Amino acid sequence: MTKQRFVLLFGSETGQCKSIAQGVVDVAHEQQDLCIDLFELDDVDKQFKLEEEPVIVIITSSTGDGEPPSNASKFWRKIRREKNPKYLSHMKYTVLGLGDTNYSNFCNCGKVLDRRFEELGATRFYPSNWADDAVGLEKTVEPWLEGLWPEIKKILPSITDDNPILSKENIGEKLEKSETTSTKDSLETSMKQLALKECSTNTSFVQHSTLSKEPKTEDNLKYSSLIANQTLTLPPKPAYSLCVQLVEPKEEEEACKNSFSTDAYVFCSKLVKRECLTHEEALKSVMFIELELIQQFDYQPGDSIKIVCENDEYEVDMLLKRLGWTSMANNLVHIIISPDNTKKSAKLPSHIPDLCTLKYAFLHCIDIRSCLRKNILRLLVEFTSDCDERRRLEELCSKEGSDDYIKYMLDTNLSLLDVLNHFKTCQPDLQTLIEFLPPLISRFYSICNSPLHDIPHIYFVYSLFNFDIKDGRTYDRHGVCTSWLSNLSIGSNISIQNRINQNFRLPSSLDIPLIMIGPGTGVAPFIGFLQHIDQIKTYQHANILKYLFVAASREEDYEYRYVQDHIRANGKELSRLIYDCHALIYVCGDIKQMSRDVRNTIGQILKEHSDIENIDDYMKTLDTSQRYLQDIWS
Ligand SMILES: Cc1cc2nc3c(=O)[nH]c(=O)nc-3n(C[C@H](O)[C@H](O)[C@H](O)COP(=O)(O)O)c2cc1C
Repeated sequence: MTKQRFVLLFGSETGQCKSIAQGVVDVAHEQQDLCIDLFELDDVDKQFKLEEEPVIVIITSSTGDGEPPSNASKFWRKIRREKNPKYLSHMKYTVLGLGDTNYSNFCNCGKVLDRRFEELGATRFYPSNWADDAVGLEKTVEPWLEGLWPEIKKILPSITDDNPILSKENIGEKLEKSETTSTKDSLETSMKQLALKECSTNTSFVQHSTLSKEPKTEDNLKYSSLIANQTLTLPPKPAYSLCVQLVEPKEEEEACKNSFSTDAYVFCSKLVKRECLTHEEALKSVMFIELELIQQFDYQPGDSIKIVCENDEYEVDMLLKRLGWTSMANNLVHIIISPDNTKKSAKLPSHIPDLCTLKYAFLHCIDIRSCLRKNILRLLVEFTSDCDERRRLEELCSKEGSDDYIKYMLDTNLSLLDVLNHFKTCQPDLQTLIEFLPPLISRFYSICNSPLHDIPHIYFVYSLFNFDIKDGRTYDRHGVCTSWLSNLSIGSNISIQNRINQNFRLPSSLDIPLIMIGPGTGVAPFIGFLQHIDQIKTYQHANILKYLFVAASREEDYEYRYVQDHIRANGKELSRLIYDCHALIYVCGDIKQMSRDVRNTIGQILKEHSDIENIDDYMKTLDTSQRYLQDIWS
């Protein structure tokens, strides 16, 4: 028997594209009878060669200001440098871009790759598409994937022994057989261990019409009446590639457990000052942090730092307790690639050290806060004994339950522990959590000082958000990194990394007017800008900051509640600065609403006060000439 295969490439900064790509592999194997080789884009010329691949599907996000994610930059450079207009003429391709319309370069990486493939002679066999995080990725991702299967099957060549290029990867049948076996085996073992109650296991298209589905408003996560009687379309169960065990540490291991290999790009700093900048009654506390640099660390105004943070210890303890693993917290996590694994892309997780305890893995390495992806929910079904709970978990990960998933899980910021608290009979095993929960990633903060002003220190600010017990959340919490920073003792070491923000820099000439828009903590990089200019202009002194307009969104009677109000009120002068004096516009702050509103308002004032004919084109020119510069975050 022959099996059709293709290569799926992903570029991902924070894991969304990776998770979608892994989901695609699972669907391909289990529902579509196709074989996929999954690689990171930067595996080019190591794991795959573009010259040899007839069909490629790309899933990639954008980061920075429309730049490729870090595991796609080599691929990006390679493809941009290529001169031969027929280089990819043997290839059929399509691209799924992930992005966020709050950024002005929406899905730029996906769009540039899409265009470049076409320029190099490749044929798009299925329309590329762009998913928007601002409105929910799934709105685009799910229909796009559904449409992909029939189209790709039409064009895929079969792997046969007489097709040398294709048969070199002839792993189709083997892969299908052993992946299904390994998944089945590991799940069967876990199911036995857990002695689950008997429930229906027909999970692909399940109808549980006998379940009572009275809507209970107090727990919307668990009960739904709208899709209670529908047949569900479930994602396939992801295949496992790892074996994870807990072992008692030997004596010699005691000394070196939890040791991380030092990452060349991680620098050491010390927390020397923390101060609350807001008054006691403020709705949201804003904190100021000062770090002393222990190692040399080059930065410029406009850069951010990444803080390597930890999960909240109390939350980790509660989670281990809920899972019944408290007594094993100090045992070592032993991870190997499963002997049954046949996934070509299988790797040991780089975010978990070779020798660490269970507690360390949950405290430092694994993201236990972000919303559970549908592939994990799909696996949780297998570890849940109560029939109603199983059905609801199936609903939440099904195509039909997409709205509920967004409303009750994504929008409410439910964590793993929240879900386990709701679904009381769900008892996942360690292998599932280690293999499928995403890595805990460092958090970005804009640096708010200039190295010219204070070389051995870095300052930054953050808001402390409170996620209290409501909307399905089962315990009080703050953001992961902000609460960790807020509880850390003064004098503690903090690992940091630089996030160079090449697109958010002061111009070389300080004679150009600068318009800086930074609501809330968005003001941070501008303090660094002003300090920098101040140092440079020490001898000129005055006129560094010509105007300062302050908006106060929580003061009801105040005329200027939002930065847009000031932009509108000063529309004429701002238009003159932008249009006649070629001012640079810097916008920094929270992504929600602000960046789009500011951009629209600037468009409106230019329309009103200048003779620009096509404002959209003019705004695009501001982007391409790097005069509209953004540093925004979610
Ligand atoms: C620091 C940062 C910069 C981003 N820049 C852009 C951008 O320029 N254009 C865009 O469309 N999306 C941008 N995004 C949004 C991401 O592309 C989007 O959230 C995507 O779903 C992330 O996928 P990933 O987890 O696979 O990297 C940015 C996100 C972050 C955190």
